[in-house]
Amino acid sequence: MAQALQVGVVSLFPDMFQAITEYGVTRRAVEQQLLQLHTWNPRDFTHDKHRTVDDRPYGGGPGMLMMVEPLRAAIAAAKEGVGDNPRVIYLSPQGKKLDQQGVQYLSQFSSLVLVAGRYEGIDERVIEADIDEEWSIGDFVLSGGELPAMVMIDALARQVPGVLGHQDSAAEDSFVAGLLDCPHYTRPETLDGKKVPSVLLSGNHDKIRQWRLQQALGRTWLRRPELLTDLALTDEQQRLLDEFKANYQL
Ligand SMILES: NC(=O)c1ccc(NCc2ccccc2)nc1
Repeated sequence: MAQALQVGVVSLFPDMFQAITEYGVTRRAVEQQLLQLHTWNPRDFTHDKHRTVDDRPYGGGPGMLMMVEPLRAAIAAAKEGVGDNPRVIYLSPQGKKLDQQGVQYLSQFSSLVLVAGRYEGIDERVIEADIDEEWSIGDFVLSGGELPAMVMIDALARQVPGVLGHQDSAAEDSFVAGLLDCPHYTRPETLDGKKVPSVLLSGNHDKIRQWRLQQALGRTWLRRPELLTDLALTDEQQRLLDEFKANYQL
């Protein structure tokens, strides 16, 4: 049986996660039990009449923080529920920037607890005591950690063997790690007077492979040259890139 990914999420808005459990590849992963997702809502761990989940910041200032007691109780319940000593991750703009390498690193954990903050975040002492790793999906502030958590879950689910059927996994394989993707084309053969590149109609699979690789290399050079500095290109890749550069009219 393939190693399933067990995820516990701590969130005030658990229904948001239907965005991944009810649609597409991640829905199928849940149905196949390759991805198991359970939510824990701090509001269910309150004891006051108003079920308070936010609290005022010491030192004053605008905004609120997540109230400590219900949050910690929910984190503890999630850790116990997911079992197998899960890695506890907090999504915040202060975290390590997530990229595909970070996704690969996080794929080593078969069980995770993701803490989705709301308001201005959580008490620093909770981060120190209960959180193993802090991650960010990018340099921007959102209304909560739920969307970042779903982004991370989606990316991690795709790393679980069996989640990507042959169709999709072929797509992943064609994608050379660390490069941008090549252009894609489908019917009609001519669109607004623009024809599909003839090599793609040639049926010559090695020419097509080379064209796609060259396009990926060229695009990466043009749009994200800094990605190339981390890559050790093969002789073929270097040759294709050099040819692309030579043909490129700046
Ligand atoms: N860039 C991200 O990954 C991200 C994560 C969470 C978030 N908002 C919730 C929050 C706000 C402030 C402090 C901690 C959490 N916005 C963006």
